[in-house]
Amino acid sequence: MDALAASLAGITLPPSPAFTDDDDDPLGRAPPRIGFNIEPKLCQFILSRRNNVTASIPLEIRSSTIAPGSGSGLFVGRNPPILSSNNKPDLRYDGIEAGREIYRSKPLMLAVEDEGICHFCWREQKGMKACTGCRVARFCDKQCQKMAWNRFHKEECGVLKKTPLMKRQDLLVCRVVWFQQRGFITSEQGRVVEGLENHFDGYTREEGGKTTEVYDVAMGIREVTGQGGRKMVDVGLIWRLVPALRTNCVRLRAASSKDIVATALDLATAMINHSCEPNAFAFLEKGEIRVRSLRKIAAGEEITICYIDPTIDVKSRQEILMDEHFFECDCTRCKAEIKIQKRLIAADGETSMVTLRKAQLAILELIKSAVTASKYPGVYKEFENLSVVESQMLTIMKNAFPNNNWRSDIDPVPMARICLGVLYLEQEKPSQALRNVLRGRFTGGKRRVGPDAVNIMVDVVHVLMAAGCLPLDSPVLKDKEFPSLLDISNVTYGFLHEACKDAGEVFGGDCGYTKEIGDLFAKMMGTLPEGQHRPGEEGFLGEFEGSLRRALGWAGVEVGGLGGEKSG
Ligand SMILES: C[S@@+](CC[C@H](N)C(=O)[O-])C[C@H]1O[C@@H](n2cnc3c(N)ncnc32)[C@H](O)[C@@H]1O
Repeated sequence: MDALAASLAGITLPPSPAFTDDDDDPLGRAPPRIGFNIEPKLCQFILSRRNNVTASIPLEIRSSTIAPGSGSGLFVGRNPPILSSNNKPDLRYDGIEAGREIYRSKPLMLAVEDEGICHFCWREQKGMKACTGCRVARFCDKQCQKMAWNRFHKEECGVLKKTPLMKRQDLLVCRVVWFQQRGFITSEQGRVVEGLENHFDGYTREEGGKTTEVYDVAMGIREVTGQGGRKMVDVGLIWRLVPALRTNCVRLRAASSKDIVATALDLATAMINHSCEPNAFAFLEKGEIRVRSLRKIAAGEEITICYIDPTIDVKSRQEILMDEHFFECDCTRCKAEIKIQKRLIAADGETSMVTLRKAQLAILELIKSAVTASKYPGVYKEFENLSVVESQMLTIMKNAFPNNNWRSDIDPVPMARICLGVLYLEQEKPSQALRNVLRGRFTGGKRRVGPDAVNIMVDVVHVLMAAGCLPLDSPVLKDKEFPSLLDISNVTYGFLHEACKDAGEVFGGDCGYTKEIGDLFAKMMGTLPEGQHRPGEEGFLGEFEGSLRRALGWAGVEVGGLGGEKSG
């Protein structure tokens, strides 16, 4: 009987991470994690087709190189793949280039968090109706609904009805129990789940009240999974599963969305360690997790993804990683960003790290309020006037740096500007929208990469398209400083072309979002006026650069320098 099944049968296992000998530590702490790498057969299973993983290159689970005590990690394989043409090793193999699929995987289980995704097949679908019981789950059709009912929704429906906002990682703990009770989890899958890093010590620390929270959640799950005549599950097991799934479930976005659309327990992706400057990323596409390279990853190099929103500031990232993953991030990006902030503060002479941090949090809060206000018109009126919000942001920056030294590439200002731009567009104010997205995208001169770069570029394109459609008698166009319609058009075509190329590289040509951007580009090309150069044509680049320089000058972005916004 495997470990998971054993504990489900009522045997309480010690609350320590798997694959370690529970030494007698005088303070009762768990020994440092070793990880899955000492179980080669289990590692083979995790990366195999039997676990629904299709990899494009050899992969290995080895001892992580990220930090002491970080357990195991996922690596690009050292040995070349065997060529199917001649059954010999591919001697040109050197790892994986940027913009390639590393693997795709059908997760063991997934909880949907977006109304446009089917709760059974996990595909995007338009016009789905909510389940009349819980009013949360949506299904493509009767067949998906029936299959989900038989597999897990019969029980889950009641849980979602009572607690629709339950943490999705905790909901998946219930599913692990139901799946196990019905024999849907194989012994190999059970062993992997049982061996996942669970930070049990961290979660059950006396201070901070986490003991109560995780224990209470575990007791609640025990209660709901034990209903309907089923045997009560050992609370020790659930008490470990709750932190294990909180630590290992991957929060997924779809290619086109900035919001989380699902939380998945995927055994292969759970092996990947974190970096704030990752070499790979994961997203949900057509019911599967796709993991793609963001840059070249050499043979033998560890694969990393960013566990959290990579666009947030360094201090916020470190706080979340410590609170939710119990490690201090020491990646090159964190080090570099902290150094810049310290230098800035030292140069100012008046501002401290504490003041800067307070200001950063205040800006984040302000923008969050403006986004919420846009979703509930009339409810948070004080945040609906975006010019007031914008000037409040400038006041916060000025108060933190009375000498006007806040460099506008310091987080979270660039993202705040993009958000403001999108909100201005919703309020049909294209001029303000354009100024903000250009400032957000171009201050600081940092070249963003990955899904966020594509999403931001698509936001900028939408704002430009709206500005390009302004009626000729619009007061905005009477402003002599406002970019000409030809400049707006050149910049729109140039950026859309860039977004098309980047989407293909970042998400892959077979991703629905890449196709959508490509279709928009093709449609726009059809409307290009006679005589205007097309992206890729000789002459276009010069015109595009001139137009962009003028547009950025109007938006107040210092062109060519690192300085950022010219004023306020
Ligand atoms: C999803 S698991 C990754 C696999 C894990 N290393 C293992 O051995 O099973 C996440 C956990 O790995 C560790 N980890 C991930 N990235 C790390 C990093 N950059 N530095 C230190 N520990 C890290 C943390 O313990 C984190 O909670």
